[in-house]
Amino acid sequence: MSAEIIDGFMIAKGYRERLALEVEKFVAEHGVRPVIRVLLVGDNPASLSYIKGKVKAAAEIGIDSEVLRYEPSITEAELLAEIERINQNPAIHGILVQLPLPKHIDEHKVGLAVDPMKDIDGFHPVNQGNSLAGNWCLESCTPKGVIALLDTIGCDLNGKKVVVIGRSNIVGKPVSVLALNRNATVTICHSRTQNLAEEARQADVLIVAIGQPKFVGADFVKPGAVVIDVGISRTAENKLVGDVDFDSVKEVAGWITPVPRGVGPMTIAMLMQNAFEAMTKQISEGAVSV
Ligand SMILES: Nc1nc(=O)c2c([nH]1)NC[C@@H]1CN(c3ccc(C(=O)N[C@@H](CCC(=O)O)C(=O)O)cc3)C=[N+]21
Repeated sequence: MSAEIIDGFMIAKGYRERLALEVEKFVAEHGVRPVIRVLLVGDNPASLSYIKGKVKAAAEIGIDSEVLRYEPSITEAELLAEIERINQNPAIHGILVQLPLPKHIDEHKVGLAVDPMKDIDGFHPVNQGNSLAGNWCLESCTPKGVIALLDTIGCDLNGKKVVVIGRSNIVGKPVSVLALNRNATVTICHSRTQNLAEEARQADVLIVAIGQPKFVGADFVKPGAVVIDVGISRTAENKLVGDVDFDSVKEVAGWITPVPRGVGPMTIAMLMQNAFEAMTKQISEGAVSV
């Protein structure tokens, strides 16, 4: 039996379409639409391509987005001053600083500078801490997208065994917290984990985010498990591949995400969702008048 393919592209499209309706309704009732700014330093081709996807999604949904571009020679202090200027502008609800940044700029400092209420990436320690505490926050987009995929296929995490492979601050750790907040029993595995395949085989839901092409084979997967592949790498032939060996794992898993058209499109859909949530929160807390 071959696994059901989780079509992240179509699911993300559904989220974007529903969000577009919500935005349209909000604009009709309140006369305000979400406004975001994407800060891009330099001209990394991968960053330019990702940003194109974000700007296109924003336009389709009715979110006002603009890319603010800076020379790679911009100093850290100048970039921090730009962020502060946008933090102070009540007409802008969301800020995203595209990563990676040039080496002379400290990404951690930049992340701390973004107003947590405008942090649509959900990277600020205030948002990550609130997520850990189970409070409302702007959640990191990729982890939020993973949970949204599971919701869409009707996978209830309550009491399930979730194994996460990878412990990065942008995916592994925050997705583990979201699964825990849904009452899953969560195991976080990483490069030092012993008997990794055996740990992974315990999972009802296996989430992989390590950035190593085709690392996870069929021997990592319990028959019928849900497998979510967050990795995206480019092969020598310029093809996108995930961390999961799709062809062999799909013969064992019950459900599986492909790469591309799996988690990637969900990240962008959730970023847009966060822009809307950031705006409504700022309005309800009186930070923005309507
Ligand atoms: N501040 C910040 N926030 C980010 O969210 C952020 C970032 N920096 N830096 C780079 C990474 C990467 N990322 C992706 C988003 C969508 C796809 C995506 O939609 N991928 C398509 C394929 C796209 C293609 O064909 O190239 C897919 O998987 O189907 C991939 C990767 C967001 N990132």
